[in-house]
Amino acid sequence: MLYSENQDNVLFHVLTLVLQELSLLCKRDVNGVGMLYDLLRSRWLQALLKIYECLHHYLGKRPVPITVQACVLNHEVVELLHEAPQSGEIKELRRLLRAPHLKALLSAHDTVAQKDFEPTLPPLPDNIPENEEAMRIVCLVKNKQPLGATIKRHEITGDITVARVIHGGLADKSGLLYAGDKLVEVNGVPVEGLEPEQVINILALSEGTVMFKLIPVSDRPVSNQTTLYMRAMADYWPLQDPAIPCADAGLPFKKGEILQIVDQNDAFWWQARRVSDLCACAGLIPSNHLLKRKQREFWWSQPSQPHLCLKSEEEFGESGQRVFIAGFRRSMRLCRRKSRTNQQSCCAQYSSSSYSTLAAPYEEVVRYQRHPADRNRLIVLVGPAGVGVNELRRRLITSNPQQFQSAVPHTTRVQKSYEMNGREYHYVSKETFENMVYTHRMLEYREYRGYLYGTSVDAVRTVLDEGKICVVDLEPQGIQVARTHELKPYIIFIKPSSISCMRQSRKNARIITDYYVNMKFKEEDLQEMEDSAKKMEAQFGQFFDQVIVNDDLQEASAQLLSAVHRAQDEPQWVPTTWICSDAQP
Ligand SMILES: Nc1ncnc2c1ncn2[C@@H]1O[C@H](COP(=O)(O)OP(=O)(O)OP(=O)(O)O)[C@@H](O)[C@H]1O
Repeated sequence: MLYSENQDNVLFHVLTLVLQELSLLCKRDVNGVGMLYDLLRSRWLQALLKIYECLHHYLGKRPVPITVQACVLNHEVVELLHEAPQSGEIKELRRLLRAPHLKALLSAHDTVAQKDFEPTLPPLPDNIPENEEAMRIVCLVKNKQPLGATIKRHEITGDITVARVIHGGLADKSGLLYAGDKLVEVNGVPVEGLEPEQVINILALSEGTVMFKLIPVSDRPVSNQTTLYMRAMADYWPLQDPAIPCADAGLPFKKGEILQIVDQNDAFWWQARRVSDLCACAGLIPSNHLLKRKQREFWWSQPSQPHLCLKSEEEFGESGQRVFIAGFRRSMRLCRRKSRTNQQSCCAQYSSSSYSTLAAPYEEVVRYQRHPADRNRLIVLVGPAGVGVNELRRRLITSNPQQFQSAVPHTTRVQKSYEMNGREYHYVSKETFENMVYTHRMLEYREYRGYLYGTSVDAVRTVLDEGKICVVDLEPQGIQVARTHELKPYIIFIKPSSISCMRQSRKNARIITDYYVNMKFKEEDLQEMEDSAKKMEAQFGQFFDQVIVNDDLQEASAQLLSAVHRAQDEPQWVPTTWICSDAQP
């Protein structure tokens, strides 16, 4: 036999003999022998044969250890060295071979070498009929984890097929099951006529090895998916969704969470992971289209949503301070109580409605790191009235007025004698103000006592152009107006602590309003703050980049400072449209 596992260089040996024979024939000058002799002697043929011999040598060899008893071998070597002449080198070698770390390493090697990591698979059934060549037998070893595949019944043929294979799951990793494969048997049980739930039951009861007999799908789907990242703009609970094909395979998520979308092949059900848990197996989530439809259905099934009446204000200036901080936030609680009796309008007017939130269940995002030469990101503080937004903003700005500044608001009211145009407010005519509103140059605005007040994009831009960090506070409805490619706002939600904590921390705090000064926080104020915070989180939580609980003022101020720096200096998820060079605001 020419080719045998334990006969090395056999081919070479034979070739040498042939060449010897030919050389004799050459001398006798037989026709064509010279050419054959040259061919067999050529270097390229010799090289090819050498490669062949090498490959053949390793054919069928598995990368197993040379010995499974390295410890014994080591011991024997040490003993032999003991008998050898005791030169310095021999002594050193003996010391090395007896060192505990080497012994531990060899012991670990032996343990691994003796283990059989191949699962023991059951023998193939020997009664497979001849007409079943197209079938495939797939054995998967389950280690308590789910199989990572869903099945469905074909509406017309009634066949049970693999509906989808979940990315990162057992079936996916095996590379043996594909969407569209038709199941014939599961663990020897024919699935014909069974409901998908019955098949799932068979699978659920099986432990260890699961054997599928299946007819492979003829056109295996080619995966040309690119990985996308989406911010969830709504909550989703698969266990409460009767429409999900397999609730256990669903991925629950909360608004604001960033999801890695790994499969969008299905128009209705995508596969995704949370970026906070990328090692996990993917789960099913409703596609953009499907979630939008669900949101609409939910929206219309709800009783009409009351419009959030937030606050009105009067001018606000802290001229007594060394650092002048412009802004017009002022507590609404007492204003509102008074306004109810006076029938004053206190509804804010905004250019975007909250319904537009519902229009986008997901927002595509990318990781963005501000370049040091770029303008700073706008910092937006949001929170219920009285929670301490002003206090925290004031503390931040006074801590470093060279770095932090607020935007000077615009107003149509008359300038007071002690005020300076461009310091407390920009004083403009009603026509100019309205023109700014119509041309979308106001982040937010409102009317109070017949005058208009608002924060303009221009005022923010002025601060940013000076290389400073602009810090504004907005009503939550203003967030979407501020979310532009140009301003790239970082939204920080200031959240009240629990009512019991606030009873303590707000003991000496005072509500600042136009009607009463030095008003202490009452129980109903704290309750109102908590309710308002809950509503804000429920409606706008998806936009919050950071949440700071304002319990201890010092601590909250420190958290705000580090959040503001993080926003400027560390990578953050932002909408893809902010980064595209041709993006529109
Ligand atoms: N963590 C805190 N502990 C104690 N007092 C606080 C804390 N945060 C804020 N305060 C105090 O609560 C009062 C209201 O705070 P602030 O005016 O900043 O609220 P606001 O959120 O801006 O609300 P508004 O818009 O109603 O003015 C102030 O007297 C402030 O000093």
